Amino acid sequence: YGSTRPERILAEVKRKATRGDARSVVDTIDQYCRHQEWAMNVGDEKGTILDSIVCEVKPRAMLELGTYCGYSAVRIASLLPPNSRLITMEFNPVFAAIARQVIAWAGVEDKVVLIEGPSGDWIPKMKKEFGLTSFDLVFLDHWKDCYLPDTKLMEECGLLRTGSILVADNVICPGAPDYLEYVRGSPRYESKYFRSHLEYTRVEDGIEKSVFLG
Ligand SMILES: CCc1ncnc2c1ncn2[C@@H]1O[C@H](/C=C/CNC(=O)c2cc(-c3ccc(F)cc3)cc(O)c2O)[C@@H](O)[C@H]1O
Ligand SMILES: [Mg+2]
Repeated sequence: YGSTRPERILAEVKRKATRGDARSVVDTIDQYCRHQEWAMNVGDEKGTILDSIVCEVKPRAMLELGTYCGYSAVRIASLLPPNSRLITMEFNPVFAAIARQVIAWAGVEDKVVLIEGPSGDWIPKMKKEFGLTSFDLVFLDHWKDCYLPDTKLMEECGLLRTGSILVADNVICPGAPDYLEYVRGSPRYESKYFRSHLEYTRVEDGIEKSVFLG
């Protein structure tokens, strides 16, 4: 039976990355996806932009939508201050199982809570389930047509406070046009585009950082 791409990425991490070293897990995945087989991680170039925003915001409570193999969860968790949590949502059980192992190999499992299931089901339950008031930072990297509905749902569920920041991957490629139009057109957001490239390629892509103004 053939393995899946996420399984091959996990195997490479176990073969090449140093256990407990988040940086080596990130670098191993980047090397593999740049030189062996492409995968939809945020990648090294856009990852550096994400890192700078995480370091600037120093979120106590952070949400990621779309874990996939756990690459960005490891990247983010390795930068979180003590007593901070990344909650990451993944609805594909196969990807979730792989991501748990990648996160554990990197030694950041204490900072990451991986929730299995569709974001639309979980977002309304977050406050009660996790005793949360709001998220300081949200990274959107799941299906691109879910960015806008999930953003509206987070607003409605009171998960965003004045100053909460949304960071969206792939606003150019594959693109999230309805989301971009919303955050750029709404008086309730202050939006900024960080031009970059699609992971491991020279194709243009970018990250949109949007501050919720309440
Ligand atoms: C139901 C809501 C919901 N709830 C919970 N988990 C959810 C979910 N919806 C999706 N997931 C999981 O998130 C991940 C999907 C991510 C989707 N990402 C891209 O499609 C993408 C594509 C390219 C690209 C591909 C091909 C090209 F040619 C160019 C660019 C580049 C990128 O960086 C990309 O992020 C998977 O793990 C899903 O199981
Ligand atoms: Mg992406």
